[in-house]
Amino acid sequence: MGLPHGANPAIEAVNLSRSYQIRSGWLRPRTKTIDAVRGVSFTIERGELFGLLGPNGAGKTTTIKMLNTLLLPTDGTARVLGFDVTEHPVEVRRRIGYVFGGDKGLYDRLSALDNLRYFAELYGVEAARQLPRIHELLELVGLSGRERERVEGYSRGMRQRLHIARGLLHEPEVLFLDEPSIGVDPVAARALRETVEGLNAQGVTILLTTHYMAEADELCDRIAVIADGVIQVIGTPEALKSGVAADTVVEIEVAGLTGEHEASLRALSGVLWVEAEKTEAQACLLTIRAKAGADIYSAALGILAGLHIVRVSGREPSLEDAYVAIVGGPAYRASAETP
Ligand SMILES: Nc1ncnc2c1ncn2[C@@H]1O[C@H](COP(=O)(O)OP(=O)(O)OP(=O)(O)O)[C@@H](O)[C@H]1O
Repeated sequence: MGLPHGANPAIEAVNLSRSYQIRSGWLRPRTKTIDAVRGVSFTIERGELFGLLGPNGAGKTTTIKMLNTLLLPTDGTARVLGFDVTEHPVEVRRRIGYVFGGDKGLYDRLSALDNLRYFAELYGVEAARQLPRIHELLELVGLSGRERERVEGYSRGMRQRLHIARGLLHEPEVLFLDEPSIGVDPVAARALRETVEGLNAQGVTILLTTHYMAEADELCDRIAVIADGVIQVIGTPEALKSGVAADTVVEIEVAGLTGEHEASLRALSGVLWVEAEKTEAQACLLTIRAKAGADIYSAALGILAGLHIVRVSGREPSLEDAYVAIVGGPAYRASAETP
């Protein structure tokens, strides 16, 4: 029957795959197959906060939608709390919550309270339990006192918190959070992270996708990095970072940088990665990651001679450095546990 037993992990994906057929052209229509997820396997233990990271189009949302029964896998299997997602989708849905970032999924013309009442009804929350549960959740996500306002007047951060409350109405054991902090300001994002941590501390298993590496580093027990539909590495944030721990990372704030300077820096011996991020009208922050032992400081400053250098500093390699190395190519020296 596929019923769960005690030692079951929260989520188990085995060789999970999903293809999409897309049609293009009008006069001579053609069908093309996109292999969005190609044989993904991982296990998430109960109570874990697990991150799924990857570039746009990597297959994160497709993976989540197979696990939460919104999409059928084209191959492989997945179990959530011991229930097979294809054979027992109703059992799975009853036990999971799904929260996604962005503007969809709430009724703008209704108040937060009415939104939650509506969804509580839809999710089959017992009538007597609805209002107490709604007030508990408003408290949890910090919206108490604002619940009678229409959602159309809510900020993005407030909407995201309301989304989380909605996803928790039926007390799910597993929560899928697909880019919950997208477009949210830093203060609201911090409040969201605290809510997520609080939920996890209460025992909710969480699968989180995010493009914010600092968020993943702070929150996740383990992380899987997916690219091109395939898991590249799975491990703790520390294990992922250990793959780049020996690298040298230099940050240079500089004014007047051109594409030619960047190209020359990239061509330097030992340089693995260069990124320039605008900080002010004229200035930008250059980040250069190089192999251990490469004398990057003097070589880089030689290339930038004549420009106004505001600041030069070194820093520890971060999860973002590890992520870029994993997604960017084979140079990553993974000491992390690979799938
Ligand atoms: N309904 C669909 N029809 C056709 N192709 C799709 C569909 N949904 C996703 N894809 C394709 O599948 C691949 C994986 O998409 P998916 O949305 O899972 O990626 P993602 O990692 O969640 O990306 P993002 O970070 O941009 O949200 C992409 O190439 C995408 O274009």
